[in-house]
Amino acid sequence: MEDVKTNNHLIINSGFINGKWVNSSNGKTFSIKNPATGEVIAEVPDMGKTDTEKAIKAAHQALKEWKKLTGKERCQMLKKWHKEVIENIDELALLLTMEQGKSIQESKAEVLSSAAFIDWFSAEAMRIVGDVLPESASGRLEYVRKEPVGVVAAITPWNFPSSMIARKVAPALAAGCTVVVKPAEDTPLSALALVFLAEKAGIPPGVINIVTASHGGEVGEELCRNPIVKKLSFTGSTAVGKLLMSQCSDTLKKLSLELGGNAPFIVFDDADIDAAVAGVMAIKFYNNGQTCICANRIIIHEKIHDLFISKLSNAIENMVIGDGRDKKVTHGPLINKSAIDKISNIVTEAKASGAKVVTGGKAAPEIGGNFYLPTLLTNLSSDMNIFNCEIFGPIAAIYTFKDDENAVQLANSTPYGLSAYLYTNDYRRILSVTKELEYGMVGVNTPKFVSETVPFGGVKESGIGREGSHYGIEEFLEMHYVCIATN
Ligand SMILES: NC(=O)C1=CN([C@@H]2O[C@H](COP(=O)(O)OP(=O)(O)OC[C@H]3O[C@@H](n4cnc5c(N)ncnc54)[C@H](OP(=O)(O)O)[C@@H]3O)[C@@H](O)[C@H]2O)C=CC1
Ligand SMILES: O=C(O)CCCC(=O)O
Repeated sequence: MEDVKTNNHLIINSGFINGKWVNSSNGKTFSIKNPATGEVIAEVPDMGKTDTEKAIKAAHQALKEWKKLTGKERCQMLKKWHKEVIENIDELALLLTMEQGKSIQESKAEVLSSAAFIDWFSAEAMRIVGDVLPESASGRLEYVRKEPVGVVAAITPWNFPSSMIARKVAPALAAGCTVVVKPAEDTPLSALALVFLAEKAGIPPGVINIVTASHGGEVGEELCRNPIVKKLSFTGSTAVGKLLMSQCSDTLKKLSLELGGNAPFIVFDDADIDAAVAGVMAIKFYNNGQTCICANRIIIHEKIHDLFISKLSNAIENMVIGDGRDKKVTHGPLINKSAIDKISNIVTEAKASGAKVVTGGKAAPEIGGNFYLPTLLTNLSSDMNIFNCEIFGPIAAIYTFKDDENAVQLANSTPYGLSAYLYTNDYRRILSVTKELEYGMVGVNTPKFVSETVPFGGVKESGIGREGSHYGIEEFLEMHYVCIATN
């Protein structure tokens, strides 16, 4: 294969607690495998409650000094971390592709996004401001100071193993908080590598800690129930998000939850069809469909359905599937065997309910055990199960609509509310439809809008809170009101 390096000095086989690279207290480990080949890349510690308690204690200890630094001092350390990430971009991207499977181009873009979040929040560290309030009675000085929440727990998923760490840890550190991270079982290596670079950049011991584990349950429960932890920032499935929220209720932690999505992608009959097809290709197959903002329901005006399908199926047939380390490959494997089983079941069930497979529709074991062909399904309707499930794989599911009201009604018929997309050249329609869509983020004539400057997050069962933008740091701050009698 072309362009493949196999050695990577950023592969780390330890957890990180209080500035030390450590094994689990029970001595157990688990294997991290390349989903494209099944090869074992590393063995990392399988940590549990005891290790999590140690990490929380270390973060608590480190909090005292970290929060005393000025915003400018924290900014300077984050800037050094950013520099380390940029200097190691090729190796970080390769590591990401090896543990997660995405194409090397997507991995590089993700690491750049991690760097951008660190850079953005380094500057936000210097802009934490409070307010002097109008006096509630004469002879008073009243103000609001913003203080760090305290020790933060971050539980992250496998689909963006690098940027998920940066978008949680960077704002937490900028705000003056310390962190315990629990990365996903399948992909802890990018997290460990980023923290290795943070340590190199001079972030003090205990400020960032990483607990690796083969199943989130035990570590997660300790993070949620331990009273020292004041905030949980979680990205993952809605089911696990709800469980964690209930586990956090005894200690009433502050919560940020980035959960599942069921994004509609609406194409009106006045849209530029080629642009809309390119949009579907970009956002449906982003990370091979394993992204919470992927177009999950592609809703096409009935007049343009046939033309749209013919263009989309041509585009899908040009995708190059394989080991993401090969530069020719556009899309890699799914994350693991259970993802293949889930996707296969969705397709089988949809076919049994009347769906038509235009292209794909099966696994590709000839490429590797975790590969599934990019698939286009038509003849779908809102009463089928596929309409309500977060597909999280390379299946483009097509529905049709008759008029604007019908499009909005279909789009909003879901408990989720993360991202939505619409393609139209009618500006009145843009204004009326975007107002009606019950979503935290809407892309109009563009499929890609996520960056460090954007308030990323959802409404309804897609979660609570926002990551990124100038709003993002507020999630890690508390308001402290002070009233001083001045006479
Ligand atoms: N919004 C998003 O970006 C994501 C959505 N999803 C959705 O969820 C589906 C399932 O994916 P999956 O990886 O299982 O997602 P999960 O929600 O199960 O996993 C996300 C994170 O939560 C941890 N976790 C899992 N169970 C618990 C628990 N009981 N207590 C504490 N932490 C826990 C996981 O750890 P561990 O890996 O160690 O179990 C991982 O770090 C996907 O098919 C997709 O629909 C998934 C990932 C991201
Ligand atoms: O939370 C996700 O699954 C989306 C992250 C998208 C991005 O960073 O581009």
